[in-house]
Amino acid sequence: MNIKIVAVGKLKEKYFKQGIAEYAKRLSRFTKFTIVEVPDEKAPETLSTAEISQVKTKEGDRILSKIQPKEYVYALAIEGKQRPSEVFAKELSQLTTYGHSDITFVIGGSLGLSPEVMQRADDTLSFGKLTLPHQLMRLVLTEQIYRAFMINSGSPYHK
Ligand SMILES: C[S@@+](CC[C@H](N)C(=O)[O-])C[C@H]1O[C@@H](n2cnc3c(N)ncnc32)[C@H](O)[C@@H]1O
Repeated sequence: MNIKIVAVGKLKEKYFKQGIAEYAKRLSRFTKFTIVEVPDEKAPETLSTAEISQVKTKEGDRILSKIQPKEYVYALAIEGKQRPSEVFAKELSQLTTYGHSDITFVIGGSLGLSPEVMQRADDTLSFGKLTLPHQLMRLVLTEQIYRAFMINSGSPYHK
C-alpha cells in the first residue's frame, strides 16, 4: 500500500517536523509513506468572498495536480465524516482488499479546501468540530494512520 498526504503550505516548526518524522519512520515497516507539500497562496488578512474562493481554487489546482486518477482520496474537512480509530483502521484494510493500493489524504490551507478538491475526494475525514492548524493536522493524521496499522496488526499500542 502507498499512503500519501498532500498538504498546503510548508511545515515550519521543528517540533512538528520531529513528530511527523517519528511516525513516518514507524510507518515505514507497513507502507510506503510520503508527504507532498504544495505552496500556499499568499493572501492579505482580510479577503472578500470572491478572493477567498480564488485562493482556494489556486491551492486546490495545485493539490489536484499531485493526485493521479487511481488514487483513493480522503479530504480532511471539519464538516466531514467522523469515525472511531477502529473503524478508520478497518476501512484502510478493506480499501486494500478491494484493490485500492494508493491512498491519499488531503489537508487544506488556512481557508480550507476548494469545491473541486471536495468533488474529487472519494471520502471525507473529520477529526471533530475543532479547527486544527494545518501543521498540527498533519501530525495528528500521521499518528492516526500509524495507529490504524497498529490496530490492524493487533498491537497493544491501541488501547
Ligand atoms: C486551518 S484549517 C482550515 C479552516 C477553514 N476555515 C475550514 O473550514 O476548512 C486547515 C485544514 O486543516 C484540516 N483540518 C483542520 N481541522 C480539522 C478537523 N477538525 N477535521 C478534519 N480536518 C481538519 C482541513 O483539511 C483544513 O482545510
